[in-house]
Amino acid sequence: MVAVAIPKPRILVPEKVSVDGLALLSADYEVDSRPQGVSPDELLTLIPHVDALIVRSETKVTPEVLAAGSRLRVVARAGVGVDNINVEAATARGIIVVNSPAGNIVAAAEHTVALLLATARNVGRADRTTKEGRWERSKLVGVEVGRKTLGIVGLGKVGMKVARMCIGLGMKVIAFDPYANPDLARQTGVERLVPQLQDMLPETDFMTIHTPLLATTMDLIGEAEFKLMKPTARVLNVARGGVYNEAALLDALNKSIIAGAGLDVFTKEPPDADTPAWELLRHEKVVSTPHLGASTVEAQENVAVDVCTQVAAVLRGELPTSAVNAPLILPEEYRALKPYAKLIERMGGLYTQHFVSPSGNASVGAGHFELIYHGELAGVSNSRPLLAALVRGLVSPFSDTAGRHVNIVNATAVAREKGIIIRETHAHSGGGSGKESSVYASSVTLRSVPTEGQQQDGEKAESTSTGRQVIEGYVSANNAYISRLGRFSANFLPEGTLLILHNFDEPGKIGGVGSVLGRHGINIRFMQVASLDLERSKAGQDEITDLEAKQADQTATNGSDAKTKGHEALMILGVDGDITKQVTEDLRTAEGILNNWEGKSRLSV
Ligand SMILES: NC(=O)c1ccc[n+]([C@@H]2O[C@H](COP(=O)([O-])OP(=O)(O)OC[C@H]3O[C@@H](n4cnc5c(N)ncnc54)[C@H](O)[C@@H]3O)[C@@H](O)[C@H]2O)c1
Ligand SMILES: O=C(O)[C@H](O)COP(=O)(O)O
Repeated sequence: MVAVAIPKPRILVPEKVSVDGLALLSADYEVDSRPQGVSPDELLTLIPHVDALIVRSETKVTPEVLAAGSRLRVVARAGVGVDNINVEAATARGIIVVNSPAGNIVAAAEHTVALLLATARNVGRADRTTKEGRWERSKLVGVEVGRKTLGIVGLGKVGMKVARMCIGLGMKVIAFDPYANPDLARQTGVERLVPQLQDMLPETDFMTIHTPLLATTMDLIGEAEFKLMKPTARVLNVARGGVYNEAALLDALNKSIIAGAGLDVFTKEPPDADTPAWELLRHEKVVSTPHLGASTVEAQENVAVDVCTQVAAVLRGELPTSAVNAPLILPEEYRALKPYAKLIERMGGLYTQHFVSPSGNASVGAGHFELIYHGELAGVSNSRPLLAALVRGLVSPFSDTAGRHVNIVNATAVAREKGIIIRETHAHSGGGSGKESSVYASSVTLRSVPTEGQQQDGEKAESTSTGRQVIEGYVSANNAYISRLGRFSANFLPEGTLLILHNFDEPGKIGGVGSVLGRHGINIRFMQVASLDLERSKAGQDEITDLEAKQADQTATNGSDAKTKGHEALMILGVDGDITKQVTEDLRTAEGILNNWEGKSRLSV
């Protein structure tokens, strides 16, 4: 016997990320950690071979990098800001982007306070001059922060923490954040939320920014804003370079429009020579640090553990806890839906392979569908994982890569691109029409819905692959079962390779098929006969009844001596082995197999 080693998924870490997090991945994944960093060109050569990428703020994850990442399933930001990742391009490719929204809040807030006190008391210059052998006490007289006014722009997680710390230092805190919660601000001790940024500028002795860098926050503070500030004011930035216009800040310091600045972040890091940022780094009135806001042992452990746990979840096919580009779904909600997502994905795969001609046309998967949730499942409030599973199932059979990458992030975009329209129905009462599914607490019906043109032309709807078709299924003990396939009642696990043969339900057929498969060395794992469900049709239990009954009648009249031979049935076989063209040919000519099963018999689900 030959043992085949299955390669572990690969994870690239082109920055220094705490080993406490990476240790969570090393047993199950091949982790390529490069704490010294990689160049943009190196990144482009490494990315096609990895399944996950973990970065901090230095690696630029551009559309080009994402396009080269043909295996890439997740980009993790070991920190909060994702402005170095092109999230839109990742979303379009179904690549999940995760971050750690809370792991470094304390570190960033403490660093802000460190810069606040350092600017107030000239700590940077004092340290530098003493190291140079000078003792310049009179030149380094500072100001106190107690009883002074701190203006905070952006009262989010870091901003709120800074507010608490600075209130503790005896400061009066006012803030500007159009989206802040006024009650929470009041409870924290923030004296006032100002309606406009300009309102607080003349009042502040210190101003600190804690917004993300967005189109709306770029250059938020420029020449006009600095002119409204006190000449004694000092400004801080531990958020993102670019929120203060760097040229305007340099000018305001040079002309003593304001008194000083504490800066951790810059528009380009490290700044290019002879740019305003480069001059700010060297300025007498500036205390600067090289983007150290999150650089504490504790914060790095937090963010690394946070994102490595999420990377492992995504690579296992689960949802992460804080995806930047996926709709929020609670872990318990997701756990409950997982078996149904598997069922619906298989129903989609079965639909495409059984009902749609695999002749290779580009619109495979396209169509209008109704997905009906019965019983308890009808109460589902966040059905995105179920919709994503259906799209994945519908497109996967004839697409090696596109289908594999359909997930909760890009399902809507893929559906739009492929022409798939899904209507959901929450049918609170009862199960599906299949005998088995009605017994279970929850079941699902997938039904193709004729488009307008097809509805006007009933004949056409019957004869094309996009006519009304139905598949029903249910979950029992975490296993997905199909309880109805078109006009036939069934009860089978849609797993592995299936052969579905359309035959007459009469003695001898099983033996004939068994001997064909035996001759070709194909092992039969299970076999069952799915019988025609004419009862349901006669009872008129759903809208497809007439069409199905008509189809059944037609087969009975047209299909050679069908009336004398008995009812049609589906023979469903789970098989192991290579279903070659010769196998299908031999099965086609086996006696009693109806000739309209061609191309619908080999399924991989
Ligand atoms: N220097 C570092 O190492 C470091 C560390 C951690 C966080 N950060 C940065 O700090 C910033 C804040 O992080 P956070 O976790 O507090 O984010 P957050 O999302 O919790 O808070 C941001 C706040 O900004 C507000 N805001 C958005 N646009 C605004 C505008 N135009 N005017 C006023 N307020 C506006 C939002 O309403 C929100 O309350 C981010 O840019 C993050 O990347 C830097
Ligand atoms: O957004 C963040 O989390 C901070 O800017 C930290 O960035 P870093 O991981 O590069 O230190």
